[in-house]
Amino acid sequence: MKIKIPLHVSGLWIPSISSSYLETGSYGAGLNLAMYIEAGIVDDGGCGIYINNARVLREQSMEICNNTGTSISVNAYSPVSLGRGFGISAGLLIAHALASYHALKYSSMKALQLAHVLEVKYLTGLGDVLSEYTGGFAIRLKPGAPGVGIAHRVVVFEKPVLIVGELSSGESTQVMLSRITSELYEVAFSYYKKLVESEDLLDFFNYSQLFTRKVFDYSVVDKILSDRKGIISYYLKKSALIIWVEKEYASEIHELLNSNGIKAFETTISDGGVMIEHPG
Ligand SMILES: Nc1ncnc2c1ncn2[C@@H]1O[C@H](COP(=O)(O)OP(=O)(O)O)[C@@H](O)[C@H]1O
Ligand SMILES: CC(C)(COP(=O)(O)O)[C@@H](O)C(=O)O
Repeated sequence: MKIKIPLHVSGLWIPSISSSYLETGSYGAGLNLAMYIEAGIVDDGGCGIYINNARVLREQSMEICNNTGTSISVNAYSPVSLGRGFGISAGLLIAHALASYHALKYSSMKALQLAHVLEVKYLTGLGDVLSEYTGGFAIRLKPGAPGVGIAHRVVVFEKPVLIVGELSSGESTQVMLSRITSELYEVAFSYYKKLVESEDLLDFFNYSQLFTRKVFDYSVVDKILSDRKGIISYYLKKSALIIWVEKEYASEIHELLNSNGIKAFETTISDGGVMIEHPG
């Protein structure tokens, strides 16, 4: 059995902090990619989270084991690294919590809520668990954990061709959030409200670029992509670069990133959220 979680790259986020972790989260929107963390259970009696065989998120995994009285480890494969802005921390916590709760036949909702609470408590995310649970082009209408917050998976009539780049590592989520002013969040909220009305993917890209341009340094990316044919729009979040391209230019843009030393993937948005895959 494998737990599959789509990578999620937020483009708009406006934190909403409450005294309860379950109700804390963010308004905003993001893309879940057809690129997945695939996690399996390791049957060695230990308690931990491993990504590409390296142990990570120790304290969080201990909380999951203590909370359930179980001792379960998950080993996850991910095409991109932890900490780059692809919502990997949320995906790993979802995998470990789901595996642990499933062993006790507890509800998946409680597992997802624990993953969300740990994201908020350890300052590694606000809206990633809800979004990854939802899948696709996800708009977060009410902040919070699955079962508390609400995210809408937009019904997309045409799937975009995306070239995704993983840039070198940047700062932590906590430091990144601390740099964003309330004035900028007001602007982001006005974009978000328009997006809720239009549900338009191009609006999403353009608003996400306008917002994240004020947070991250676009100079390298702009230089690489300037005057290139076939680019519909793009945005950068932490070290995650999402480029929407015309199909016939996809391999050219993919190559362009590679030749600039950027690890790149051709993908689209996921059909769904968290899922379980059985062999055969
Ligand atoms: N090798 C690693 N690279 C990046 N982060 C790591 C690593 N090992 C542990 N961590 C921890 O994982 C968390 C990453 O969270 P976050 O930046 O939100 O990830 P993501 O952007 O993938 O969602 C941080 O708490 C960080 O300290
Ligand atoms: C942007 C962020 C607050 C953090 O995302 P990450 O860098 O992937 O941990 C996200 O959780 C959101 O609410 O949109």
